[in-house]
Amino acid sequence: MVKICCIGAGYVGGPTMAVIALKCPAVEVVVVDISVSRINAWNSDQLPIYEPGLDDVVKQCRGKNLFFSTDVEKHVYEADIIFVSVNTPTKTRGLGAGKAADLTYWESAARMIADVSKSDKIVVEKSTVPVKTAEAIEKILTHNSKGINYQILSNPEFLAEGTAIADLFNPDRVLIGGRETPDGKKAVQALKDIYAQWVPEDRIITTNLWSAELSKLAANAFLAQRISSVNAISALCEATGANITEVAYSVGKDSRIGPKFLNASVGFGGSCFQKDILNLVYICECNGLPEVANYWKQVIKINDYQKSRFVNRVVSSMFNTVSGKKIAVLGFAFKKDTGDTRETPAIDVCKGLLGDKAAISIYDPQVTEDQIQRDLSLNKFDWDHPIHLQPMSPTAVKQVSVSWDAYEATKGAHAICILTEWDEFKELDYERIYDNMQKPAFLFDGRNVIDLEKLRAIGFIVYAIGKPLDPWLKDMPAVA
Ligand SMILES: NC(=O)C1=CN([C@@H]2O[C@H](COP(=O)(O)OP(=O)(O)OC[C@H]3O[C@@H](n4cnc5c(N)ncnc54)[C@H](O)[C@@H]3O)[C@@H](O)[C@H]2O)C=CC1
Ligand SMILES: O=C(O)[C@H]1O[C@H](OP(=O)(O)OP(=O)(O)OC[C@H]2O[C@@H](n3ccc(=O)[nH]c3=O)[C@H](O)[C@@H]2O)[C@H](O)[C@@H](O)[C@@H]1O
Repeated sequence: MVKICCIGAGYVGGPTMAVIALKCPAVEVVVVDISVSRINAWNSDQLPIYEPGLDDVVKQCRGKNLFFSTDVEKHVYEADIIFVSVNTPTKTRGLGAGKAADLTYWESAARMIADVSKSDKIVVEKSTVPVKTAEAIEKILTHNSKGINYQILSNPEFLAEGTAIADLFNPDRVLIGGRETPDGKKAVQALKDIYAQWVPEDRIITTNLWSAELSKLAANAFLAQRISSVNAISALCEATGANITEVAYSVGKDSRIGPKFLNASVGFGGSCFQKDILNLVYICECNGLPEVANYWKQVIKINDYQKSRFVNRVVSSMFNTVSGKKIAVLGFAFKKDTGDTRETPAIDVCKGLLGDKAAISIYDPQVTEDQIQRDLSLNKFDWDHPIHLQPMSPTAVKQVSVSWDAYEATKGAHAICILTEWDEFKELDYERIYDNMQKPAFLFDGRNVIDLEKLRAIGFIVYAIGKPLDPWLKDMPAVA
């Protein structure tokens, strides 16, 4: 029986291994982590991450051929194939701070593999890593290999949160990079055999190691670039009276451009887009390509601009001050159908409003008060470290309260900001909400989920990203 061990039981390690276990009943899969609380949660009825369909998959295989354990060394020792899916955060200190990937966790995993292994291993990079990481890992593993043959593969993950299970069941492609030696090719084939249990052969792409590593960074950069492109145009729409939904639809109808990923928003969030682009920028700089670095840096700059533009729009519309005013924030997760708040644009928007002394009342169907308070008090990039290494109990931000109901959150508010596109926000009783708010009642839709005309008819002053401006806002100072 082939034995797989995955180091890192997070958003990637957990779902990917659960699906491998489900699709390959003849393979034993053990997911290990240094975080005891995470492993306990994987072994309980309350999984550590919210992902539609995940519960079902885990229930079908857990205890049969899928196991979660903190005994990292034992399972690494026993495995034939080791996936490494640990955090690769942005460095916060030293060389490359604010850009380069911090490979501390990856390196410690590699050293541990080298220490405990007694048989040949295929080591698979599942984490997103800088190009040429495999070379460094290879050096660590083979430096004192005691005759063990290590093959390093790059097998980046392309799942998106909220649709992880569907993405894993039916991926656009699976990418495997490996050495072009006979042993390298054998290792690529071994991993291909796993995926071929459910992924059609023509969707399994094999490349050299560096192409696979770079393709992951490039794919995320291209995706984020589309959002920054449509968001940049949304600012121009507001200035000219064009409508971003109409523009994006017309642009996306061109089959060379395509309709997906053209939704204007308050900005993209999530654990990877910013981190991976910063990483790409750093690699370009290190390779003497400042023009290429600056090109990609602009994707992040437009994203930051979009978030601060939104905050400025809120403040300037409300007579240039939100001091002491109650602002209801609907949605805190970085996108719908996930409880994940990593790099969510809601953090920057809330911080911006708090900077103007607003009193914020937040409702999100999947995010806890504790998480929100942590997010608003953690330093930039600190969230991307194993939980037990993060500050324990950050001081609560007093001007922030959290409700478990949208009606409660909006009661007595001067304004509403919609920051996540949860479906339920489309169905709210906005007449009831309007009646219970201060007047004039403002609504700032950062996700284009509400029916603009209907809400204006109720009496709201509405701002929606990239939509023709409410007459009220037209007379307000222009925002940057
Ligand atoms: N979240 C996502 O949707 C995607 C993430 N990725 C990449 O996958 C990697 C992991 O991301 P996530 O799963 O989101 O992170 P995560 O933070 O949810 O999970 C990482 C896990 O690794 C564990 N860990 C760290 N060092 C360890 C060690 N030495 N031994 C054992 N366990 C260790 C941590 O305790 C944590 O539970 C990152 O490189 C990320 O860029 C790639 C595609 C999608
Ligand atoms: O490497 C990763 O971590 C993953 O990053 C993204 O997945 P994810 O961040 O989970 O979610 P997305 O659906 O890509 O959304 C990212 C952000 O962009 C925003 N977005 C997305 C699409 C759009 O049209 N407009 C827009 O503002 C979302 O609201 C969200 O804040 C990629 O889509 C995955 O392919 C990749 O594997």
